[in-house]
Amino acid sequence: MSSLEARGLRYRYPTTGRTTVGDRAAAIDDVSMSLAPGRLVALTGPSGSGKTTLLWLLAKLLEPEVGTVRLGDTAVTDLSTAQRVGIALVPQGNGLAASLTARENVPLPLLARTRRRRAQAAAGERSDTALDAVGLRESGGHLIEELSGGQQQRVAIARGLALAPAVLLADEPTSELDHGNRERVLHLLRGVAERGATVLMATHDPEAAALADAQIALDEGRRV
Ligand SMILES: Nc1ncnc2c1ncn2[C@@H]1O[C@H](COP(=O)(O)OP(=O)(O)OP(=O)(O)O)[C@@H](O)[C@H]1O
Repeated sequence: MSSLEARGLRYRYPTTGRTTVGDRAAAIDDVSMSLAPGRLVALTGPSGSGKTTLLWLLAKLLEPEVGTVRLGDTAVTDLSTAQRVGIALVPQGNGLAASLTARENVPLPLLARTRRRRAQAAAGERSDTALDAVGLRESGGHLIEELSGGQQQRVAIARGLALAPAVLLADEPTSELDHGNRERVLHLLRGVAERGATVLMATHDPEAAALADAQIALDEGRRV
Protein backbone atom coordinates (compact mmCIF):
# COMPACT_ATOMS: atom_id res chain seq x y z
CA MET A 1 0.00 0.00 0.00
CA SER A 2 1.04 3.63 -0.51
CA SER A 3 1.44 6.79 1.54
CA LEU A 4 -1.33 9.35 1.63
CA GLU A 5 0.15 12.77 0.90
CA ALA A 6 -1.61 16.09 1.30
CA ARG A 7 0.14 19.29 0.20
CA GLY A 8 -0.92 22.84 1.02
CA LEU A 9 -4.64 22.18 1.51
CA ARG A 10 -6.80 25.24 2.01
CA TYR A 11 -10.58 25.36 2.32
CA ARG A 12 -13.13 28.04 3.17
CA TYR A 13 -16.81 27.22 3.49
CA PRO A 14 -19.08 29.05 1.05
CA THR A 15 -20.50 32.34 2.19
CA THR A 16 -23.86 32.81 3.80
CA GLY A 17 -25.79 36.06 4.37
CA ARG A 18 -23.63 39.16 4.22
CA THR A 19 -20.19 37.61 4.62
CA THR A 20 -18.02 37.27 1.56
CA VAL A 21 -15.39 34.63 0.90
CA GLY A 22 -12.62 37.11 1.64
CA ASP A 23 -14.08 37.77 5.09
CA ARG A 24 -14.27 34.16 6.09
CA ALA A 25 -11.43 32.48 7.94
CA ALA A 26 -10.20 29.35 6.25
CA ALA A 27 -11.47 26.19 7.97
CA ILE A 28 -8.28 24.50 6.73
CA ASP A 29 -5.25 26.62 5.96
CA ASP A 30 -2.05 25.37 4.30
CA VAL A 31 -2.19 21.86 5.77
CA SER A 32 0.31 19.29 4.54
CA MET A 33 0.89 15.77 5.80
CA SER A 34 2.32 12.43 4.83
CA LEU A 35 0.70 9.32 6.28
CA ALA A 36 2.57 6.07 5.83
CA PRO A 37 0.73 2.78 5.35
CA GLY A 38 0.50 0.56 8.41
CA ARG A 39 0.08 3.48 10.80
CA LEU A 40 -2.78 4.53 13.04
CA VAL A 41 -2.66 8.32 13.36
CA ALA A 42 -4.83 10.49 15.59
CA LEU A 43 -6.12 13.84 14.31
CA THR A 44 -6.63 16.06 17.33
CA GLY A 45 -7.57 19.65 18.12
CA PRO A 46 -10.29 21.66 19.81
CA SER A 47 -13.85 21.80 18.56
CA GLY A 48 -13.96 23.82 15.35
CA SER A 49 -10.24 23.40 14.62
CA GLY A 50 -10.95 21.76 11.25
CA LYS A 51 -10.69 18.00 11.83
CA THR A 52 -13.90 17.08 10.00
CA THR A 53 -13.12 19.50 7.17
CA LEU A 54 -9.67 17.97 6.71
CA LEU A 55 -11.08 14.42 6.58
CA TRP A 56 -13.64 15.51 3.98
CA LEU A 57 -10.88 17.13 1.90
CA LEU A 58 -8.81 13.94 2.04
CA ALA A 59 -11.86 11.88 1.00
CA LYS A 60 -12.57 14.38 -1.81
CA LEU A 61 -16.02 15.13 -0.47
CA LEU A 62 -14.89 18.77 -0.43
CA GLU A 63 -12.77 20.42 -3.11
CA PRO A 64 -9.88 22.52 -1.72
CA GLU A 65 -9.29 26.08 -2.87
CA VAL A 66 -5.66 25.05 -3.31
CA GLY A 67 -3.66 21.97 -2.49
CA THR A 68 -3.39 18.37 -3.58
CA VAL A 69 -4.04 14.87 -2.29
CA ARG A 70 -2.07 11.86 -3.58
CA LEU A 71 -2.10 8.20 -2.73
CA GLY A 72 1.26 6.89 -3.86
CA ASP A 73 1.61 7.75 -7.54
CA THR A 74 -2.06 8.58 -8.01
CA ALA A 75 -3.31 12.16 -7.86
CA VAL A 76 -6.63 11.95 -6.03
CA THR A 77 -8.48 14.64 -7.93
CA ASP A 78 -12.12 13.74 -7.36
CA LEU A 79 -14.50 11.55 -5.41
CA SER A 80 -14.59 8.69 -7.89
CA THR A 81 -10.78 8.51 -7.89
CA ALA A 82 -10.79 8.57 -4.08
CA GLN A 83 -13.23 5.65 -4.05
CA ARG A 84 -11.32 3.76 -6.74
CA VAL A 85 -8.03 3.96 -4.84
CA GLY A 86 -9.75 2.88 -1.64
CA ILE A 87 -10.13 6.00 0.49
CA ALA A 88 -13.08 5.45 2.85
CA LEU A 89 -14.64 7.85 5.37
CA VAL A 90 -16.61 6.87 8.45
CA PRO A 91 -18.35 10.21 9.02
CA GLN A 92 -19.29 11.88 12.27
CA GLY A 93 -23.00 11.22 12.80
CA ASN A 94 -22.60 7.89 10.98
CA GLY A 95 -24.20 8.74 7.58
CA LEU A 96 -26.36 5.60 7.63
CA ALA A 97 -29.78 5.21 5.99
CA ALA A 98 -32.13 5.24 9.01
CA SER A 99 -34.93 3.27 7.38
CA LEU A 100 -32.70 0.38 6.26
CA THR A 101 -31.41 -2.39 8.50
CA ALA A 102 -27.82 -2.59 9.69
CA ARG A 103 -27.25 -5.56 7.36
CA GLU A 104 -28.62 -3.55 4.42
CA ASN A 105 -26.52 -0.47 5.25
CA VAL A 106 -23.12 -2.11 5.62
CA PRO A 107 -22.72 -3.49 2.07
CA LEU A 108 -24.19 -0.43 0.29
CA PRO A 109 -20.86 1.12 -0.78
CA LEU A 110 -19.63 -2.30 -1.91
CA LEU A 111 -22.79 -2.99 -3.90
CA ALA A 112 -22.58 0.42 -5.53
CA ARG A 113 -19.27 -0.64 -7.09
CA THR A 114 -20.36 -3.79 -8.85
CA ARG A 115 -23.18 -5.50 -10.73
CA ARG A 116 -21.47 -8.89 -10.73
CA ARG A 117 -23.52 -11.44 -8.82
CA ARG A 118 -20.52 -13.16 -7.27
CA ALA A 119 -19.14 -9.80 -6.01
CA GLN A 120 -22.57 -9.00 -4.59
CA ALA A 121 -22.65 -12.28 -2.67
CA ALA A 122 -19.12 -11.60 -1.39
CA ALA A 123 -20.28 -8.13 -0.26
CA GLY A 124 -22.93 -9.80 1.91
CA GLU A 125 -20.34 -12.10 3.49
CA ARG A 126 -17.90 -9.26 4.11
CA SER A 127 -20.66 -7.22 5.69
CA ASP A 128 -21.63 -10.04 8.06
CA THR A 129 -17.98 -10.46 9.04
CA ALA A 130 -17.69 -6.71 9.70
CA LEU A 131 -20.90 -6.66 11.76
CA ASP A 132 -19.53 -9.59 13.72
CA ALA A 133 -16.27 -7.72 14.32
CA VAL A 134 -18.11 -4.77 15.89
CA GLY A 135 -20.25 -7.14 17.96
CA LEU A 136 -23.50 -6.55 16.10
CA ARG A 137 -24.18 -9.70 14.10
CA GLU A 138 -27.32 -10.36 16.18
CA SER A 139 -28.61 -6.83 15.48
CA GLY A 140 -28.10 -6.99 11.72
CA GLY A 141 -31.84 -7.23 11.07
CA HIS A 142 -32.71 -4.12 13.08
CA LEU A 143 -33.49 -0.83 11.39
CA ILE A 144 -30.85 1.83 12.08
CA GLU A 145 -33.47 4.02 13.75
CA GLU A 146 -34.13 1.18 16.22
CA LEU A 147 -30.49 1.11 17.33
CA SER A 148 -28.80 3.21 20.02
CA GLY A 149 -26.34 5.95 19.05
CA GLY A 150 -23.41 3.74 20.01
CA GLN A 151 -24.77 0.79 18.03
CA GLN A 152 -25.29 3.05 15.01
CA GLN A 153 -21.71 4.23 15.34
CA ARG A 154 -20.51 0.63 15.31
CA VAL A 155 -22.60 -0.11 12.18
CA ALA A 156 -20.91 2.85 10.47
CA ILE A 157 -17.51 1.46 11.46
CA ALA A 158 -18.53 -1.97 10.13
CA ARG A 159 -19.39 -0.32 6.83
CA GLY A 160 -15.90 1.20 6.67
CA LEU A 161 -14.26 -2.13 7.61
CA ALA A 162 -16.25 -4.06 4.99
CA LEU A 163 -14.68 -1.89 2.27
CA ALA A 164 -11.20 -3.15 3.26
CA PRO A 165 -9.94 0.35 2.44
CA ALA A 166 -6.39 1.42 1.65
CA VAL A 167 -7.05 4.56 3.69
CA LEU A 168 -9.62 4.65 6.49
CA LEU A 169 -10.63 8.12 7.69
CA ALA A 170 -12.70 7.85 10.87
CA ASP A 171 -14.36 10.94 12.35
CA GLU A 172 -14.76 10.60 16.13
CA PRO A 173 -15.29 6.83 15.84
CA THR A 174 -15.50 6.25 19.59
CA SER A 175 -17.47 9.31 20.72
CA GLU A 176 -20.67 7.39 21.56
CA LEU A 177 -19.15 4.15 22.80
CA ASP A 178 -18.89 2.61 26.25
CA HIS A 179 -15.49 1.51 27.51
CA GLY A 180 -15.66 -2.05 26.15
CA ASN A 181 -16.81 -1.04 22.70
CA ARG A 182 -14.31 1.78 22.55
CA GLU A 183 -11.53 -0.74 23.19
CA ARG A 184 -13.02 -3.05 20.57
CA VAL A 185 -13.18 -0.31 17.92
CA LEU A 186 -9.66 0.95 18.64
CA HIS A 187 -8.42 -2.63 18.37
CA LEU A 188 -10.20 -2.99 15.02
CA LEU A 189 -8.70 0.25 13.70
CA ARG A 190 -5.28 -0.94 14.82
CA GLY A 191 -5.95 -4.20 12.94
CA VAL A 192 -6.83 -2.27 9.76
CA ALA A 193 -3.49 -0.44 10.04
CA GLU A 194 -1.59 -3.68 10.71
CA ARG A 195 -3.00 -5.13 7.49
CA GLY A 196 -1.20 -2.30 5.69
CA ALA A 197 -3.80 0.46 5.46
CA THR A 198 -3.41 4.05 6.58
CA VAL A 199 -5.82 4.96 9.37
CA LEU A 200 -6.50 8.57 10.37
CA MET A 201 -8.85 8.98 13.31
CA ALA A 202 -10.19 12.36 14.41
CA THR A 203 -10.72 12.25 18.14
CA HIS A 204 -11.34 14.33 21.25
CA ASP A 205 -10.48 11.33 23.39
CA PRO A 206 -6.95 11.70 24.84
CA GLU A 207 -6.75 7.97 25.64
CA ALA A 208 -7.63 7.03 22.06
CA ALA A 209 -5.11 9.57 20.76
CA ALA A 210 -2.43 8.18 23.07
CA LEU A 211 -2.89 4.71 21.55
CA ALA A 212 -2.11 6.02 18.07
CA ASP A 213 1.35 5.74 16.48
CA ALA A 214 1.41 9.51 15.92
CA GLN A 215 -0.73 12.59 16.33
CA ILE A 216 -1.53 15.42 13.96
CA ALA A 217 -2.85 18.40 15.88
CA LEU A 218 -4.90 21.23 14.38
CA ASP A 219 -5.75 24.64 15.74
CA GLU A 220 -7.84 27.16 13.82
CA GLY A 221 -7.34 25.20 10.62
CA ARG A 222 -3.56 24.96 10.81
CA ARG A 223 -1.19 22.24 11.97
CA VAL A 224 0.40 22.89 15.33
N1 LIG B 1 -21.06 23.63 6.71
C1 LIG B 1 -20.34 24.63 7.23
N2 LIG B 1 -20.56 25.90 6.84
C2 LIG B 1 -19.81 26.92 7.32
N3 LIG B 1 -18.82 26.75 8.21
C3 LIG B 1 -18.56 25.50 8.65
C4 LIG B 1 -19.30 24.38 8.19
N4 LIG B 1 -18.82 23.26 8.79
C5 LIG B 1 -17.83 23.67 9.60
N5 LIG B 1 -17.67 25.01 9.52
C6 LIG B 1 -16.66 25.81 10.22
O1 LIG B 1 -15.37 25.33 9.87
C7 LIG B 1 -14.51 25.27 11.01
C8 LIG B 1 -13.97 23.85 11.18
O2 LIG B 1 -15.07 22.99 11.48
P1 LIG B 1 -14.86 21.41 11.61
O3 LIG B 1 -16.24 20.80 11.73
O4 LIG B 1 -14.00 20.94 10.52
O5 LIG B 1 -14.10 21.32 13.01
P2 LIG B 1 -13.84 20.06 13.96
O6 LIG B 1 -12.44 20.20 14.48
O7 LIG B 1 -14.17 18.80 13.25
O8 LIG B 1 -14.88 20.31 15.12
P3 LIG B 1 -15.59 19.25 16.14
O9 LIG B 1 -14.47 18.69 16.98
O10 LIG B 1 -16.52 20.12 16.94
O11 LIG B 1 -16.29 18.22 15.30
C9 LIG B 1 -15.33 25.78 12.17
O12 LIG B 1 -15.03 27.15 12.34
C10 LIG B 1 -16.75 25.62 11.73
O13 LIG B 1 -17.58 26.60 12.30
